[in-house]
Amino acid sequence: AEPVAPKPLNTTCPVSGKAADPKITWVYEDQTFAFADEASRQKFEADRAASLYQKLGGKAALEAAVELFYVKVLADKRVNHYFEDISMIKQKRKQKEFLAAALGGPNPYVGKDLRTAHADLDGLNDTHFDAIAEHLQATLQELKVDPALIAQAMAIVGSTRDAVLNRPQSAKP
Ligand code: HEM
Repeated sequence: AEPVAPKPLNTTCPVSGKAADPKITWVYEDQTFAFADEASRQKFEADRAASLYQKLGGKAALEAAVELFYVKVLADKRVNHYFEDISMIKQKRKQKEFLAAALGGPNPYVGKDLRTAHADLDGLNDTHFDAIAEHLQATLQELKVDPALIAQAMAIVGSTRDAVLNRPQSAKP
């Protein structure tokens, strides 16, 4: 097989924001991360271990979940018309990136903010949001994810409602 060129290392430490030292590294999910100092490296490692993302099974588990999730979404007449002209290859990639970051994955989300992304979807309301959330929950249940972890994931997804529906951020108790 052809040798694969290694990805260039990140030059900014993901923990401290300072310049990363290419000799202080840690590998997570086949990706090498560089840090400014040893304390940052350890913080990053501890954050990964504590993350809901890792508890759910990391990249492979999340990717499988998003694939199954969109099978359900595209079969649902309440919401599938919104995806008629959308490239589902790209949409799945973006949703994987967003959810990974939201659940504590190693890479920051660099896509559009959710308010902008959904601003042009005509008539989008709570019934659509509830349908999408329902499919995500059913997906995680089908994949036999621990109910306590599902509850945590759904709380994070629920916190995006006002942005997705383009409403002012409501005060939450
Ligand atoms: C449950 C919360 C939701 C999350 C976390 C979410 C997440 C996302 C993300 C990350 C993108 C890509 C943004 C980008 O282009 O960079 C996106 C786009 C999109 N979302 Fe959602 N979404 C949610 C709810 C919904 C709902 C309720 C609908 C409609 C039923 C919807 C329909 C769409 C469509 C059609 C796009 C593509 C827009 C375009 O490319 O022009 N989403 N969403």
